[in-house]
Amino acid sequence: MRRIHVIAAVIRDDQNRILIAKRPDHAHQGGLWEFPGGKLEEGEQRFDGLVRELREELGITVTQARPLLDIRHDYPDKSVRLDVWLVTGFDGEAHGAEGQPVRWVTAAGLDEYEFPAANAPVVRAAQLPECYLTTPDMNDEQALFAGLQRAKEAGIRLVQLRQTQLSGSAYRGLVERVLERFGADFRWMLKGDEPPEWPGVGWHLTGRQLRKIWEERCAAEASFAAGAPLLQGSSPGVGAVPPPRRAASLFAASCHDAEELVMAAELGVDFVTLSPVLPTQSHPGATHLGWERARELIDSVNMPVYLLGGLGPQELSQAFEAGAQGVAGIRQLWELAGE
Ligand SMILES: Nc1nc2c([nH]c(=O)n2[C@@H]2O[C@H](COP(=O)(O)OP(=O)(O)OP(=O)(O)O)[C@@H](O)[C@H]2O)c(=O)[nH]1
Ligand SMILES: [Mg+2]
Repeated sequence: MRRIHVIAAVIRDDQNRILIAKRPDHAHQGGLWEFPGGKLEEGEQRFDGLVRELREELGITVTQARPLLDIRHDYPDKSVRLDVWLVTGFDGEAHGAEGQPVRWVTAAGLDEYEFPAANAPVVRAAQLPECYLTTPDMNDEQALFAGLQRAKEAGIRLVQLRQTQLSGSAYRGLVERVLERFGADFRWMLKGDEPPEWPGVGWHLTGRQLRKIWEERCAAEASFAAGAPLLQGSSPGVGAVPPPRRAASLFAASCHDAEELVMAAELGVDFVTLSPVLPTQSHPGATHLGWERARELIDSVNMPVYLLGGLGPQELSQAFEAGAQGVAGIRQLWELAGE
């Protein structure tokens, strides 16, 4: 089946609201909500297609936009490439120029609407920020808190509390204190062998945990296929063993190669980090992916990818060009928040 190249737009206004539109009942995936856009025409440049579609469908003229997420999805009757752009500047008042209902909703509010199946990672990309901070290991809790305060003021919104020097009850105690003070300021990601017990708090797997969970799941599926009794919590059918997660919280993994990206995608993560893109201070001699390989790997998956390793906010536009959601980091993002 020939894949149709579709340009779609996550349009964000100055109040950080996002525009969605309802597809006509008779259309493909009719009656569902969508990000405005449509088919790229023969020989048309991607940006030109974006401008044309939003003029036709919403009566606005795009003045500022960049690629956000580029994915492929196969419906039973149609294969699409959803080439999604983030539009942050436009002239005119957006309205349903083809009679379609349109609505401005908050990023979190997108969860309340029903989109075509291809859109799940697009909704995630629309909700996730450009920078993903991992806290450096710090024994001085006051310094950690001061750094988090600065990160908040610098506009960081997504943070992994890693603290490799802590585990068990010492880590849990720190989590309690951090959430009490900064629970509402960031979307939090935690490490651990189990999904976090705090509501709304996300879980970030290391590459090693990702492989382990993947192998356990493959073993469970093999024994299910061989007629073994169902594991608790699983339902019959393909992919009978559901990925371990709690609703309404993010699930992510650290990936380093194509194999780990496939595992993460099949476990249904919301996003991944991909590293190391460049040599880092902590591992100066280690092999790194480089920009070209990073771009290829991002292109091979259908989910938001943060590039990690020797990168900071200065590399954001290069990361966007490679198709990434943005950059992740410890040192550069922590230092951005000032010492
Ligand atoms: N615009 C848009 N299309 C989407 C989204 N998600 C998704 O799966 N699609 C699919 O991508 C294709 C885009 O087609 P479209 O109907 O918008 O195309 P168009 O504006 O050129 O319309 P036309 O064919 O009536 O001229 C459809 O098959 C649609 O189901 C989305 O969020 N926005
Ligand atoms: Mg359309």
